[in-house]
Amino acid sequence: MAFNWFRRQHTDSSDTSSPEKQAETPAATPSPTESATAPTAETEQAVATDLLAFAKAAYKNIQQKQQSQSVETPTSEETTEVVTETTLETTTETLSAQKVETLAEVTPSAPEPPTENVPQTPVVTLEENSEKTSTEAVTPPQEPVGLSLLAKAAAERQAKQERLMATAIEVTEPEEVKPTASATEVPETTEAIPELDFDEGFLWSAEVLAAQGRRAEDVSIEEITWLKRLRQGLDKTRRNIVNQLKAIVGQGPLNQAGVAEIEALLLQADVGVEATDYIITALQNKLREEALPPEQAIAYLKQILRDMLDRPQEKSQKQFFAPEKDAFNIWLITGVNGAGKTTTIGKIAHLAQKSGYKCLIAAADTFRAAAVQQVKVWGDRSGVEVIANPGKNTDPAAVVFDAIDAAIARQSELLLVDTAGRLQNKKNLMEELSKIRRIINKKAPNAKIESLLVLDATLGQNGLRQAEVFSQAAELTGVVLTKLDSTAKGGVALAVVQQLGLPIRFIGAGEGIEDLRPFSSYEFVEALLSG
Ligand SMILES: Nc1nc2c(ncn2[C@@H]2O[C@H](COP(=O)(O)OP(=O)(O)OP(=O)(O)O)[C@@H](O)[C@H]2O)c(=O)[nH]1
Repeated sequence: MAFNWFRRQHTDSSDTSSPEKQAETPAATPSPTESATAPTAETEQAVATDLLAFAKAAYKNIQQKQQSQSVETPTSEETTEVVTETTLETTTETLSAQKVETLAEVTPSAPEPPTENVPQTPVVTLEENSEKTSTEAVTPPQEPVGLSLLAKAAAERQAKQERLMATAIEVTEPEEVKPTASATEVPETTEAIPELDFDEGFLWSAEVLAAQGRRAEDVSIEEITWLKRLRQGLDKTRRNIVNQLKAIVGQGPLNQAGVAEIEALLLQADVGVEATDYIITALQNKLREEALPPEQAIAYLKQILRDMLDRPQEKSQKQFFAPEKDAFNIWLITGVNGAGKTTTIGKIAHLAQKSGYKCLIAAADTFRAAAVQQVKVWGDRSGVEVIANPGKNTDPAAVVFDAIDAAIARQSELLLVDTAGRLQNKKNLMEELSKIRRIINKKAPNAKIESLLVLDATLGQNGLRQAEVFSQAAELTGVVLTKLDSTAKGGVALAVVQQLGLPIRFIGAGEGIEDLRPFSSYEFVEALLSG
C-alpha cells in the first residue's frame, strides 16, 4: 500500500480518484484553537496537552519506522528496552532552553540543482525505443532551515510552548498509536532522530497535520520536513505582514487608518488590489458586527484567505488534485523562461513515482540545447523514463505525439510534458504551444488533461500578466507557484486565485526534489500567518 502524496493518504491498487472517493478523506478542518467561541483557559490547556501527545506520538512513530528500516542489520549494541518516552520528555524539557540555540546552529544544506553533466540517464530516444529504466536511488536533500526567523517565531510562541512543556510529564501516550512492528522486533534507543529535532517547528507541523484529521501513526518525516520548509519559505512574507496585521486586526472595528495600513501591508506582499479589496471588505463587515479579540480576528482572517484560495477548485468538486489511477493523465507544463518548469516536472515525477503511478516524461523543450539533458537528469533522479528526440530543431509537437504513443504502449498513468520557456508576446512560440495542445487533445481524446502554468512567485504581480495569453494557447486549468522560499511576495498566491480564477495545484519552496507539494490552502494560510 503506497502513500499517495497527491491525496495525502494511503491507497491500494483498487483506489480511484473519482470525486466521490476523494471526499472520503476528512477535509482540512480549522485548528481547535480557531473555534468561533472564545476558548477558556481549561480548553486551551486540554488542546495543548492533546497536541503535545499527538506530536510525541508522531515523533515516536517516525522514530520507530526509521528503526524498523534499519532492523535488518542489527548490531550488538541494540537494546529492546523502550526508553523513547524518556527521550521525548527530556527533549521537551530542554526544548525551551535549547531550541533557539539549536535552530541558530543549524546550517542550511546546499540544495541539489541538477547538473548538466550526468553520464547516464533513463532517456528513451525515439530512435532507440529502449525499455531501459533508471533505478538510481534518489537522496532527498536535507532541509535548509531559516534560522533567526524560526527562532523569532519560536520566541513568539514561547508562552504556548511553556504550557505544552508544563503538561509534558503528565501526558499519557494515546493508546491507538501502534508501533510499526512489535517491541521485540523494533529496538528502541534513546537516540533522537538525527535529521529531525523535536522542536518548535515539529510541534507546529504536527499541529497543522492534527488539525487536518491526520493520525499520529500516519505522520511521516517527509510531511513534517515539508511543512517546516513551507513555513520557513513564507518567513519573509510573514515577517513583513503578520505582526502588523495582528496588531491592527485585533483592535476591533477597522477605522480608516487601520484599513489604509492593512491595504499597504497586503499590497506589499503582492496580494494585488482586487484580492486586497475583497479581504478588507470581508474583515470590515465582520468586525463591524462584533469586536473580536486578536486571536479570533486572525482566525477569521485565515478563514477568509482559505475560502479565497479554495474557491477556484470548488467548481471541480475535487478535494485533491491527483492523477486519476488506472487512467491516462497528461499534464502539460508551461510558462515563461526560468519559471521552474523542468524542476517542477522532476519534482512531480518524483511524487508520482513514490505514490505508485506509472509515469513518463516528454522532453518537448526542444528549443534550448541543454533543456533535454536537464530533464533527463531529473528523470534519472526520480526514476522516471524520458521520451526525447535528440535531433536538432525537432518539432516539440512531434515529440509529444510520439510520447503519447509511448505512454499508451507502456500503460503509463501520467505523462508529464515539459515545454520550452516562452514569453507571452512571442506570437510564433505561443502558436507552437497551441499546436502542442491541439495534438494532445486529438491524439488522446480520452485522457485526463491538465494544463498547468508555472509562475515564479518572486515576480509577484508581474508574473500574472503572462497568464491570459497562456490560458488561451494552452487551455490552462491550474497554476504551479514556484520559488516561494525566495520571496517576500508570497501573497501573490491570493492574487492568482482572485485575478486569474485558476486553482493553485502545487507550490514549490526550494530547489530540492522534495521541495514541491500539492497545494493545501489550510497549510499555506497557517504557514503564512503562524505567529
Ligand atoms: N529557490 C527556488 N528555486 C527554484 C524553485 N523551482 C525552480 N527553481 C530554480 O529556478 C531555476 C530555473 O528552473 P528551471 O526548472 O530550469 O526553469 P524552466 O522554467 O524549466 O526554465 P526554461 O526551460 O529555461 O524556461 C533553477 O535554478 C531552479 O533550481 C523553487 O521552488 N525555489
